[in-house]
Amino acid sequence: MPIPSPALSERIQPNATAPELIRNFCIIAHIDHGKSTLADRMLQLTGVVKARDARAQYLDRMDIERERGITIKSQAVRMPWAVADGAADDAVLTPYALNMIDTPGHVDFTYEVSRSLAACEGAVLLVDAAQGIEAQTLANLYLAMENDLEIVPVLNKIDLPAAQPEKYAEELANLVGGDPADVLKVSGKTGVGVEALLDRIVARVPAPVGDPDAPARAMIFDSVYDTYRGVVTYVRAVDGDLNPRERIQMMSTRATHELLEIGVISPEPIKTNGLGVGEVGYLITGVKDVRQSKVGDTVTTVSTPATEALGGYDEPRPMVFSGLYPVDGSDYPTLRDALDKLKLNDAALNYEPETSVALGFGFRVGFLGLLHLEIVRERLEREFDLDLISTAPNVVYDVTLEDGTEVKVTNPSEFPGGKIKEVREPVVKATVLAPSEFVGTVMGLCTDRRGTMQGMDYLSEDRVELRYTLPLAEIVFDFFDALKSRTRGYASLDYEPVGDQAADLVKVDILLQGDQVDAFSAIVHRDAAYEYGVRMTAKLKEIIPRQQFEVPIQAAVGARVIARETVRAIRKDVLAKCYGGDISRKRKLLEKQKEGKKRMKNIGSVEVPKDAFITALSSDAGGGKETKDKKK
Ligand SMILES: Nc1nc2c(ncn2[C@@H]2O[C@H](COP(=O)(O)OP(=O)(O)OP(=O)(O)O)[C@@H](O)[C@H]2O)c(=O)[nH]1
Repeated sequence: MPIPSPALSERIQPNATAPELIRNFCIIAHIDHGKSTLADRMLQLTGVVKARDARAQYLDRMDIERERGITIKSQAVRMPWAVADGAADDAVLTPYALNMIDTPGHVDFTYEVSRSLAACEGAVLLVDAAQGIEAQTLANLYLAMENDLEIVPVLNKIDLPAAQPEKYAEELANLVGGDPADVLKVSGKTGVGVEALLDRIVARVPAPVGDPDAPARAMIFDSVYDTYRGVVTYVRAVDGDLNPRERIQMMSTRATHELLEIGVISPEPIKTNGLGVGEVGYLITGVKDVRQSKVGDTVTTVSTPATEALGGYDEPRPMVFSGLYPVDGSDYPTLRDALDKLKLNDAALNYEPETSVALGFGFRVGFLGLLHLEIVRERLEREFDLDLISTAPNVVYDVTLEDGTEVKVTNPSEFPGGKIKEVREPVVKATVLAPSEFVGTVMGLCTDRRGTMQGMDYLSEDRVELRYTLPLAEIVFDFFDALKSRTRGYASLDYEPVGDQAADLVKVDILLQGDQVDAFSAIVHRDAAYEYGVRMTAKLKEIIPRQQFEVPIQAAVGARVIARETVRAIRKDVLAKCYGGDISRKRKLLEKQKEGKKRMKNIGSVEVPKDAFITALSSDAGGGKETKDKKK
C-alpha cells in the first residue's frame, strides 16, 4: 500500500543539519530548458519563498540576469523537505535539508558550473520534453559524471502541447542508463511532479560524507561582491566545522581573514552558529575584492589548518579580447573607475589601458567568452552610464620569432612585423547536436571554419552528435549564428578549450591614405586574408565621407596591398563658368585643379568622424550573437 502523502505544511518544518539528513544537489540543463523556473517552483513548494514574495527567477538576482532570463552567478539555497519513512500505518516524517545550488548554463561559465558540481552529491539532469537532449545537456552531464554525481534524469515542460515525453524519456534513459519509466516527468511552470522530484532527490542523492573531527576544509564555489557587506563567499563544508569569529585561511594564497559572519541562504541570508560536514552556506570576512576569495580554493582555519587542499582550482583564463573605448573621450576616467568596480565582483575580468589612433584612450579587456564580453559591456553602460564602442573580439596568439623570442599577442595591431617562425592559436573541442538531416550542413560549416572532425554518434535515429576540433577564433566570430541559421535553429553547440595549434596566420592592416588604422587590424588565416581585406575596404568606402582629395583605402598583409578602394574627391566644377571656349583652356583649368589637389593631399590628412569607425566596428563585431539568439 502506498504511503499517504503527508500535508505540505508538515513537510516543510525547520530541519536538522546532521550530515545524513542533508542532500546537496544542483540542476543541470541546456539553456532555456527551464532550470530557473523549476528552482522557483521548488522554493515555493518548500515554503522558502512565500507565494506573495515569489517573483520570476528568484535566484537570478542581477537585473541583467532577470531581463535576459539567464543565470550568470550560481547561488545556493537551503530548503526544508520532510519525507515519510516506514510502513503506511506508522509512517514518520523525517525532516531533511536540501541544498540547491543553481549553476550558470552558458559555455562561458563552464568553470563555475564545474565548481558548483563539485559541491554536490547529485544532479538533476533537466531536459525540455519538447526539445530533447541538447549540446549543453551532454556537456553538463559529462562534467557531472566526472564529479561522480548521482544523476536524476527529469523531463520538464510536460505541459507543452509539443512535448514528447515518451520519446525523450527513452533518449534520456539511453544516455544515463536505466529504465525510461524511471525518468520523472514534471512541469516547472504548473508544478506537476515537482513534489515527487523532491522525494526522488532525497531517495537517490547520497548524503554527504566527511570527517567531523578532522581540521576544517570547505570549498569555495562562488564569491560575490556586495556593496554593503564586502565579499560574500559561498562554501561547501567538507570536513570539520567553521565557526563565527574564527580566523580562516585560504589555502592557495595562505592569506588569513577573520570570519565576521557565517550563515545559510534560505532564501535571504540567515546567520548560523557554524557550518558542519556537508553543509552549504556563506562566509563574510570583510574582504573587499573577490580575487582574495577565489572560486575553487579551499578554506581552512588558522588554529588547526588542514594540510591538503580539496581538489585543484583553475585561475579563470581570458579567452577573448576586445578593446573598449568611451564614445566620448572625456569619459575615460569614468570607464577606468567602472572597470575597477566591476572587477571587485568578477574575478575573470582583466584589463589594461591602450590607445588607438582611431578611437583614442581605452582599455584592452580579456573575457571568458562572447557572452561575458557582452554582459560586461552592458553592465558598464547601464550601471555606470557609459557609451562604449568595442573593437572586434579576437583570441590570444602565441608568436615565436625566428630569433626565438616569444610574444603573446592580445591586440592584432601589436602582431610583430619581423620574421615569424610560428604562430599558435587556441583551439576548442566543439560538440554539435543536430537533427540527422543537417549532418552534411554542419560538416560543411565546420570544414569551412578549419575544423577537424573527431567523431560522430547517433543519439537516436534522428539526432546526431558531431565532435570537432576548431580554432577558437573561428567560433568567436559568427559560428553560432551561422550554425543556427543553416540548421533552422535546431543545432546546439558546446565547446571547451583544449590547447593550441600552429596555424598559417597573417595580420591584415587597413590603411587610409597610407596610414594604418589600428582598430581595424585583424589576424586571420592566410586563405581568408583577401576576403577580409575586400570586405573591410568596401565597408569603409561607404562610410568615410568624401574629402577635397582622393582617399585610398587599402588592405595590406605586410607591405603587400591585397585590396583597394578609393573614396573619390569632391570635385569642384572648375569648368562651370567656362561656356564654350576652346578645349585647351578647359584642360588648363583642370590641370591647375589637379595641382592644387596634390598639394592638399600632401598636407591634409583624412578627416574621418569617429562615428564612421563606430559604425564599421559595431557591424563587424561578432559579440552578442549567442545571447540575441537566446532571447527569442
Ligand atoms: N510551458 C512551460 N514552459 C516552461 C516550463 N519551465 C520553464 N518554461 C519556460 O521556458 C523558458 C526558459 O525557462 P528558464 O527557467 O528561464 O530556463 P533556464 O534553463 O533557467 O535558462 P538559463 O538560466 O538561461 O539556463 C521560460 O520562458 C519559461 O517560462 C514548463 O514547465 N512549462
